[in-house]
Amino acid sequence: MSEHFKQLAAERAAEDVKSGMRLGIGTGSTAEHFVRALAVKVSEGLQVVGVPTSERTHALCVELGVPMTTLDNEPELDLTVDGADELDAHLSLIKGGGGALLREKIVAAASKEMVVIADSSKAVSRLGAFPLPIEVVPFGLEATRRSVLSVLSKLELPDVLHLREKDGQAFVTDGGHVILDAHLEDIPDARELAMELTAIPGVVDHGLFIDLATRAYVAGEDGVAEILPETAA
Ligand SMILES: O=C[C@H](O)[C@H](O)[C@H](O)COP(=O)(O)O
Repeated sequence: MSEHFKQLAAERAAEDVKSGMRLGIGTGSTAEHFVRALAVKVSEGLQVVGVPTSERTHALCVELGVPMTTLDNEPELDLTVDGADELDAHLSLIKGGGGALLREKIVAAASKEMVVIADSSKAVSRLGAFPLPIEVVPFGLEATRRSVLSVLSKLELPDVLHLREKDGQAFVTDGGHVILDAHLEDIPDARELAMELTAIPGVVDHGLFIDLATRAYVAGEDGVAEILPETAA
């Protein structure tokens, strides 16, 4: 059923796309529904260009005939549409479950608006149940891993950190990096954690997206809800 809800959220976001827009196009199963909905509109005459956030999305856009460009050609985008692994009431996100966080964050940061699309299972009161992806340079991995553990300890967070694997090997991102997944269970202060992780040499980026999403479409049994960020308490 969640696939149906993902599709509903994605199709709602596709209604916001107008001819002439320069888009950021997300990655993952929900974003795939958006690409498919967008491709239908393109076939009906919608004039857009999009920057894909992964090789996987690039291949899908080629397959479906969605016109693409690059951030070098279009460094200012109008709208990014992307999924999330978790989203809270402030529209802070955990992303990167599919390994695309770095390009996704760069593209989202280049966009005037970021619309998150998700099924209702992604909406949480507090981030952290989903393991936080931390993208790391392979060089000096063990030293960087220790630095991350030191930060987790300083912030009194669980020190459960796993190198993401695929087919028995370290998973490698489109950018040639590896991912440490931090099983934190609950993140009391996402902003503080984001700042601390970003400062660690060897950490390229992480899956905390803060102050980037401008609205969300979350679909569930009651239909599609439009969510705007709650002003911070
Ligand atoms: O790295 C992958 C992206 O951050 C995805 O947007 C995120 O993992 C959500 O994916 P899905 O829509 O498949 O749940």
